[in-house]
Amino acid sequence: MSALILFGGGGDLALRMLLPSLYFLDHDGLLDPELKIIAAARSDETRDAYIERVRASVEPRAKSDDVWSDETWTRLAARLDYVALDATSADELKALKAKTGDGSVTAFMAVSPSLYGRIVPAMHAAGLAGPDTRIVLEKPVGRDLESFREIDDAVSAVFDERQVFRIDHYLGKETVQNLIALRFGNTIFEPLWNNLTIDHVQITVAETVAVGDRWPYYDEYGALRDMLQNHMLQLLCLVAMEPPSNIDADSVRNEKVKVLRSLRPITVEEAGRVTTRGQYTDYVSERGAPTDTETFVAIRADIDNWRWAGVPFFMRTGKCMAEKRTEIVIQFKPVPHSIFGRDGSSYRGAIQPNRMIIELQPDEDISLEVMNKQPGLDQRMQLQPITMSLSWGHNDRKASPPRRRIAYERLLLDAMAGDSTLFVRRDEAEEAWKWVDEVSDAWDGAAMKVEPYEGGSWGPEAADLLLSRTGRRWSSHER
Ligand SMILES: NC(=O)C1=CN([C@@H]2O[C@H](COP(=O)(O)OP(=O)(O)OC[C@H]3O[C@@H](n4cnc5c(N)ncnc54)[C@H](OP(=O)(O)O)[C@@H]3O)[C@@H](O)[C@H]2O)C=CC1
Ligand SMILES: O=C1O[C@H](COP(=O)(O)O)[C@@H](O)[C@H](O)[C@H]1O
Repeated sequence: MSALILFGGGGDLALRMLLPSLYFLDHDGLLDPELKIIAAARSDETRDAYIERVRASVEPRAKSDDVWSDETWTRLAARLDYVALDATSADELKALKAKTGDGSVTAFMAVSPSLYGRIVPAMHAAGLAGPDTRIVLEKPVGRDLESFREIDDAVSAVFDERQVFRIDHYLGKETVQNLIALRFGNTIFEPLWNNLTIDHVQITVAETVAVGDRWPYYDEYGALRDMLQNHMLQLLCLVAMEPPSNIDADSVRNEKVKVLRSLRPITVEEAGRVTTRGQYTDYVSERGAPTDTETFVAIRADIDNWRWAGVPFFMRTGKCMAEKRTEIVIQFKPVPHSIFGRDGSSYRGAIQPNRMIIELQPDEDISLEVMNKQPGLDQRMQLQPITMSLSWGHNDRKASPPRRRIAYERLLLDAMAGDSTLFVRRDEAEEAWKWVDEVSDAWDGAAMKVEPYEGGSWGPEAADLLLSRTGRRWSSHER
């Protein structure tokens, strides 16, 4: 028998993401038939009452994906147990230990990270931290390098690095993994994947939602620490890393760390030119008092190595923006010489430089924009840009695309199997925090205040300037 412990099993993350993911995995026959799932939280709740709450969350989700089945639900429910305890108490954890059996144990921390440093020693004292135990940590682990190290030290005093699985749910997204397949499963892109052919890269994570009642957490973190330190730097690493020798965890993570170490520090002198902080105008009334927390951030990052010298990576993320859109745009350079006239514009349809768009949300797709000839007998050749989709599901156009999985499905499966390729290693997290701390210090040093932007826009004007002063513009402004 193996066991999955969900500390905080009655909370929002567990009910909204983890348990539906486990349902889908069970539905597809991907869970160990012997797996027991034990939710642990302080609320005094019976197993039956807990199972009812899980059902209320899982059923509508599964029905909306058209994969609800009584058989799967009965199987999942039989795996579920609930233990009311304070996870920081070793004595109380002993009761949990008795339920886990002798097989491997995966403990998912769906609780506040401020508790990690107290739960882990309690697990150790309760005999719940053997060599077959894995621990999954949710973000945010810390608020800066120092606080990250403080929490992580408490974890690594008990668990080896191979037992620690630091989640970045973006790494569980299908298209993010598809990016790895695209880059390293083909020969055709690699010769182009450098500063000879690529002009710049844009990474956008735009959300339409406001901060709302999450503000007590958000106000302490802001967009820089909530999104850029983790998800966006991970995306940047996957675009920029050198080919690893193998898909194993250390080979991939070694390459990502090298990218993070090559990020040029942002200085006080440069901060105003290469970064923008924004705040949507309703944030102050939502929060109830003025604050300098950024709900939008845009940064030009430069990677100081041979492959990327001179290729800026523009990243931006924000709440209350015009669209929900997560994408990576690889903007190629223009042709060196146009045979269609000096700039191609003497013919209808000027030549547009090629572009690869890796779209993560709202749709998942990887597409390539190329120029081709408009069909017809015009005496002068007419050019037009066309978009070729390189995505899954397109070989067989009649087949419906596979169900869009929750990112946690992949990550739960990998953590339970002990595969940490799609998890963040300690040195990666440290390097990311180091760079982000420098950005934050540069903001303080330059006294950079947030610039207001209207909800439903693409952020403050300064974010456009970040690109326009280099002769470029955000791809969203071209649609
Ligand atoms: N919600 C989300 O979408 C996301 C959440 N996260 C992260 O996941 C973690 C959990 O977030 P979320 O689910 O939203 O938080 P919630 O507050 O909804 O849930 C926290 C859970 O922890 C339990 N808990 C609190 N203290 C203890 C304790 N001492 N012993 C045992 N259980 C305890 C609570 O239950 P009780 O009070 O009964 O003990 C509750 O079940 C956080 O780290 C958060 O940052 C990350 C990404 C997204
Ligand atoms: O980690 C977080 O991510 C969400 C966005 O996730 P997505 O999968 O919907 O793109 C973000 O809203 C939240 O602020 C942040 O903590």
